[in-house]
Amino acid sequence: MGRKFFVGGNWKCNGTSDEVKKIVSILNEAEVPSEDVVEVVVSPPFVFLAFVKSLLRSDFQVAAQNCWVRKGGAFTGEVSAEMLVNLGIPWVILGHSERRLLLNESNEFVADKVAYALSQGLKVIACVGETLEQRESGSTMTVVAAQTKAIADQVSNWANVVLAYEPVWAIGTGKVATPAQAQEVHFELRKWLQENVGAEVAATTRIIYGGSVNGANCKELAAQPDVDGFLVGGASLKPEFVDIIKSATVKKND
Ligand SMILES: O=C[C@H](O)COP(=O)(O)O
Repeated sequence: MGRKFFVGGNWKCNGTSDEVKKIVSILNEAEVPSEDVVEVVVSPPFVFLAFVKSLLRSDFQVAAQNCWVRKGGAFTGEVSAEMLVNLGIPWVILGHSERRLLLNESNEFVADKVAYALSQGLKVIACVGETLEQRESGSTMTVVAAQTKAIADQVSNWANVVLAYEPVWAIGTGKVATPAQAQEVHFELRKWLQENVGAEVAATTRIIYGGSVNGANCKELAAQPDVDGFLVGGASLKPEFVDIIKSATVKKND
């Protein structure tokens, strides 16, 4: 079974309502491959989620950038999975390295969130990735395998999970992983899934790449056999996001 190309736009903590309207109108007017070829999901900050959902073309979806680890209640500042479901938000990004590193989210905490969000019916973009120090010490696979294992320990149904490999050293730095570096980790991650979760999950789970993806480097990355799409930060706020969506056609003849 083919893995449909997936392009996520993580807007992070950016945007005013005017800027958000502008990005959405660029997306709404863009001519891009059909839904059969590419799944497009944009992730605005919480405050703009409902607004973006109401304006966005119907073949694109929205994602939250985080959600609370369990049922809502007395957790000031948090947003629960149930609330997202109630608003009709289908996706959530969990385990982004900015949250792992700046907010000390551990592998287990991220995995708890993934399991809870899935149990409530959300689809999850689960992020993994190593720091520069970890890469340079040769522990890239140990790190991403541990992050993935924490999730696999709690999740048996991977149908609603997209795994995002985002090397921390490539995020927002302009220092993109080479296509060979991305392919190597994606291949190893798929192998890890095959050996530890199962052949079916390994064959069908989309593993997308994130880290300084832009309109110029996306095609070569998309051409890698184990790269099933992208999670885009900075460039998702610019018109070149449309070119990144179009890179899905590289896979068309798979
Ligand atoms: O979630 C997206 C990643 O953090 C990539 O961000 P970036 O494209 O700005 O490097």
